[in-house]
Amino acid sequence: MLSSTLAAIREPDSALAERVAQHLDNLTKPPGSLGRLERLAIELALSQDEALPRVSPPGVLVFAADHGVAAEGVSAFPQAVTAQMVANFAAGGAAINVFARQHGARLEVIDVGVAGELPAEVGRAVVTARVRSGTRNLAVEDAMTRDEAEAAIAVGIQAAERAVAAGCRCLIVGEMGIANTTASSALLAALCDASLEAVVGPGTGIDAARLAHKREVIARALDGRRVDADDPLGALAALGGLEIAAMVGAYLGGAARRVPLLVDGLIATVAALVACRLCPALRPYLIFGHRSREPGHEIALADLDARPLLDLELRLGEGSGAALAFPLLESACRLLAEMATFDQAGIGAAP
Ligand SMILES: O=C(O)c1ccc[n+]([C@@H]2O[C@H](COP(=O)([O-])O)[C@@H](O)[C@H]2O)c1
Ligand SMILES: Cc1cc2nc[nH]c2cc1C
Repeated sequence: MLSSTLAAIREPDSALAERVAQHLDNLTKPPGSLGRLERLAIELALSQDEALPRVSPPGVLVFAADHGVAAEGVSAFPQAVTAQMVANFAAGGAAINVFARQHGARLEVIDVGVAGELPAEVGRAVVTARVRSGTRNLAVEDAMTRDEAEAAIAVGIQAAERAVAAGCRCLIVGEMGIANTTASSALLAALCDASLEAVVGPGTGIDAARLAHKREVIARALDGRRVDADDPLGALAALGGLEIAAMVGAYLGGAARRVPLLVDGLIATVAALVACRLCPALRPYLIFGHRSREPGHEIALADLDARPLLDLELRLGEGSGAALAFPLLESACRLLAEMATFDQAGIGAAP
């Protein structure tokens, strides 16, 4: 499934980019005066291969999984909070539920590897696609086998395909997993050869002593795991989470179906980075929603040459920052479709 998805991702049409840029210049405004919104409109057109792209309704995919490395005491919250937040998503009470309702989004929560049983009513409200109940402890052994990482990627591809089949025209991809900033920072350090000072941050809010411990745990993991930066799937298996792998799949699956992909914070951006290493043609389909407070996000964004739309000092995850940026995508589409040209409005062009 992975190789056929990778093969289906197309390069954007440069002639279409030219046509949309021309159209933007004909609209009743000084050329370029809508700034980054104009570039966003072109990016959306290229993703969908449509001169008049449409991003509504959006689909929100929240992938949840647990991490064996939580046992090292690297988070401010206990592992059980992952399952408890899945119940909150199922009940509609989390921040992402609020924003999904606000935007009329189809929201799907996917249990790709939560540890422990979920109550039956929660199980009915989420997609159960557990590859295993939490990863192994990456400080001690590989978090996943390659097969498990590929199976989790397949879960993400299938979720993206369901969303597109249900009519979603853009995907907002989020995650929930206690200790996943440890996995993400480890992956980032391994793939970008970045220092642990730069990539490791407080996650859910640990103090300075625990932050030093978290760095030490990641240093031990990088020493112990044999990670080759030229083998993104191997790195993902050794260090990554099941939800991170599923997000990789969701981006690839969405791009193969030609929908723009809104990227969230640190964990989501590290997944996007892994996906781009697997398939560089993915990059034009990615739109970066926000700049997270988590310090490693800056490193991941720089590696992807990405400039996020918003900076609201968020550090929540679950797709919240991506969802908050969605109205800008909607506005960019509406400009292309609804704004009058100079000819239509009878306004003389600039001398
Ligand atoms: O998206 C981000 O940039 C982000 C930054 C810090 C924390 N989080 C969320 O917090 C959880 C991971 O934090 P931690 O401290 O348990 O590693 C996980 O559920 C993420 O969704 C998310
Ligand atoms: C309460 C809580 C909500 C979250 N949403 C995403 N990650 C989270 C982590 C915690 C701890």
